[in-house]
Amino acid sequence: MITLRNIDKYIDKRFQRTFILRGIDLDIEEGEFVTIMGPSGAGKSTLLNILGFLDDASAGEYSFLGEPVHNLSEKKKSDYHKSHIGFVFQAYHLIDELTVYENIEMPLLYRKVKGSQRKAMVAEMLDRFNIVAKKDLFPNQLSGGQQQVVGVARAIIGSPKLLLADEPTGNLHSGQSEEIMEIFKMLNEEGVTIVQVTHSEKMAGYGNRIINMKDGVLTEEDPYPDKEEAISK
Ligand SMILES: Nc1ncnc2c1ncn2[C@@H]1O[C@H](COP(=O)(O)OP(=O)(O)OP(=O)(O)O)[C@@H](O)[C@H]1O
Repeated sequence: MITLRNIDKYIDKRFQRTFILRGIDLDIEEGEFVTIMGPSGAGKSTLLNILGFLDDASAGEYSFLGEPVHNLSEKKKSDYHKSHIGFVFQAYHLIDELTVYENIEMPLLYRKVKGSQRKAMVAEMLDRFNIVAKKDLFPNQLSGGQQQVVGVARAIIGSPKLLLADEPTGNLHSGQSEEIMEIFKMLNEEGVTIVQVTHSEKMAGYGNRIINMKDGVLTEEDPYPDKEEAISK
C-alpha cells in the first residue's frame, strides 16, 4: 500500500540545512496495524503527515496504492487525502461551533455526498459508536474520550483505506485510551490499514508491528514480542 524510498525532509535556512527525516525506507502492506515510536522530536509526526499528504517530503519517492505520489499535483494530493485517508489528532481538532452530528458530517460535505445519504451515514456512525444521545451536543460538552470517539467517527465516515493517528490517546486516561484502541482494533479487523504514533507500549501492543525512530531515521523494527502480554500490562 505504501512504499517510501530514501525520503528526506529538511528545512533550509540561510546557509544551513536541518534534517527532520533522513533516508527513510518503509513498506506498509494493506491490512497492517503499525505503530511508530520514538523520543520527542524524532520526526514521527512529520513522517505521519507525509504519509497522509498533509506535508511533502523534500526528497525521495513515495508510492501510495501503486501511484507515485511525489509526482502528483497539489489538487490530486488533496483529492487522495480526502478519498483514502482518515486522520485522528491528539487534540481531537473538532470544530467547537459545530455539534457532534455536524462534526462527523463534515468530511461528507467536502466530498459532496447527497443530503439523504449523509444523514444515513452519520446515523450509522452515531449508532456504531454509541453516541446517538450526544449528537446535538458541542465538543466542549463532552469528555476527552467522547471527543476522541467523535474524532475517530469523523475520520472513518468516508471509509478510508488508511487511518493515521498521531498520539490519539495522548490526552486520555487509561479507560478512554483502551476504548479508542479497541475501536482501532475492530477497524483493523475490518481491513482498515492503521498507522499510529504513540509513546505508550501498551497502546503499541494493539498493533502488529512497531517501527522505532530517532533523530529522523528509522532505527529498528520489532515485531512486538508478545502482543497479549503488552495489552495486559
Ligand atoms: N516547520 C518546521 N521548521 C523547523 N523545524 C521543524 C518543523 N517541523 C518540525 N520541525 C522539527 O523537526 C523535529 C521533528 O518534529 P516532529 O514533530 O515530527 O517530532 P515528533 O517525533 O512527532 O515529536 P513529539 O513526540 O514531541 O510529537 C523537531 O525537532 C521539530 O522541532
